[in-house]
Amino acid sequence: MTANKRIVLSSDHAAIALRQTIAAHIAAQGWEAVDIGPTTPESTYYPDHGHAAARRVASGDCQLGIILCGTGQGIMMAANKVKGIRCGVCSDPFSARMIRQHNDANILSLGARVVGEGLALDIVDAFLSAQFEGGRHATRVAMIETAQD
Ligand SMILES: O=C(CO)[C@H](O)[C@H](O)COP(=O)(O)O
Repeated sequence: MTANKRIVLSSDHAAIALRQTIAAHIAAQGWEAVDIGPTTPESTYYPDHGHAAARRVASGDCQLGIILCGTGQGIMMAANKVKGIRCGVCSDPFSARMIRQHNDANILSLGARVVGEGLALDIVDAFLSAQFEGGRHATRVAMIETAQD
């Protein structure tokens, strides 16, 4: 069962409606959806929203995150600047499952101008229902965390 886990959601202006749809969808499944906005459609800055969501996960306040912008790419880049965050953009359920199983991703990024609502919800379900497999993958994930220039 998925209940009692807090999932932070954020987006820029390009993805407000889809973000709110996803928040309602996961809340109906028993997740605690922590939607940190924005709620108004003015043009805004995806780096700020990606960073804010990533901080919620990195601090332990939320266990996982779902972030969105037009493509999912810019907000993913911003989130991955926060230590301990592993965020990938997914446009298909297989990738969403694999970034949990193999990469121990803790944030999913979606492009609201890339995927439609039905596909986005399938991607979210795949991400949230998958578990990290550990084993050989744990070694590789640890290498991501300790990698230095
Ligand atoms: O996808 C994005 C970043 O990766 C943004 O949502 C996109 O760049 C916003 O564009 P605009 O200001 O034209 O709405």
